[in-house]
Amino acid sequence: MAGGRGTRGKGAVGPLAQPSPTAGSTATGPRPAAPTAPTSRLEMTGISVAFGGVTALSDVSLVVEPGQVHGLIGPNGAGKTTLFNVACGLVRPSAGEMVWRGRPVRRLRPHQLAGLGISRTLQGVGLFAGMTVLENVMVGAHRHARAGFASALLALPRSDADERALRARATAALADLGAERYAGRYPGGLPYPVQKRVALARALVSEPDLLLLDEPASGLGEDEMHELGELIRTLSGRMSVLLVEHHMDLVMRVCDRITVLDSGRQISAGTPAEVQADPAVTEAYLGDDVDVAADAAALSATEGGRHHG
Ligand SMILES: Nc1ncnc2c1ncn2[C@@H]1O[C@H](COP(=O)(O)OP(=O)(O)OP(=O)(O)O)[C@@H](O)[C@H]1O
Repeated sequence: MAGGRGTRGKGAVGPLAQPSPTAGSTATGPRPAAPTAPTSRLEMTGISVAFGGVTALSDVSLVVEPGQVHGLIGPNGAGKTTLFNVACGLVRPSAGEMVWRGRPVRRLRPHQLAGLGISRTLQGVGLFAGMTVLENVMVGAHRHARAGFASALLALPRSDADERALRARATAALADLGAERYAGRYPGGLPYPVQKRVALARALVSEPDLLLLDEPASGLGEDEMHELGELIRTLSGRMSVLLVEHHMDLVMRVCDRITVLDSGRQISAGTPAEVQADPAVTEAYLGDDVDVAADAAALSATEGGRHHG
């Protein structure tokens, strides 16, 4: 997945390019480059969500610190995706508040994310089947891109200059993820791990200040997962990352801090080492199904928390 990462010289335009005076501009207008903006903090406080009679989240709080990777873990049904969806504006909480870059965010809608400097990947890949890989990534660069094929088409640039600039940025984003050679292909015919890279390129091409990742490692092999971990560490410092993930070794390796949910409640929070040492966490996992019990075993077996390499 690393692809051409770190191999391009000065003037590179991809999301992993070194910060430069032009790094924050988009084909549709400049956005101030703020790779380590101190205000890129997401605060979620007292979040509660109920679906009919089911309480999915109850008074959950977490803070994604600027430039850090924050992991969100927990057994099946713990409420991870629900909290992630609150951060994306896909689910409206019944109580609680969110503050992004020091400002309260009320009634967040998914189409506002890009304008706020937030990108996400969802479970699965969600690529547009009728667009090429390159076009899919280009859509991600549009600050006002909406979810939906027609809206996505409308989001593509009108002028040739915009088109060229956007194409260059999208191509660079694909190159960063080692997926440049698939630019002209349609997503449907590509292996699932490649589709996931494309979805990630689409999220990164807008150079977000906050990246929301929902199970990015699902469907990946060991090598791909290792590369994903390295990529996430590379991204941190340039943006804040909220990571929902079942693969415990990946979470322990890449996260600065972790919040653990169980049955809609926060049961633990801290550094990977602190969370691993918390009996409440192991207990919660052992009460779950076989796969997650295996995660609990991995949790106990992983030593020393995060390894930077
Ligand atoms: N749209 C919905 N309608 C009704 N109940 C829901 C809905 N979405 C989630 N829930 C319920 O809310 C709870 C939390 O679900 P959520 O998907 O957030 O958990 P999770 O930690 O992401 O689980 P998993 O790891 O299995 O994906 C579960 O009891 C789930 O059944």
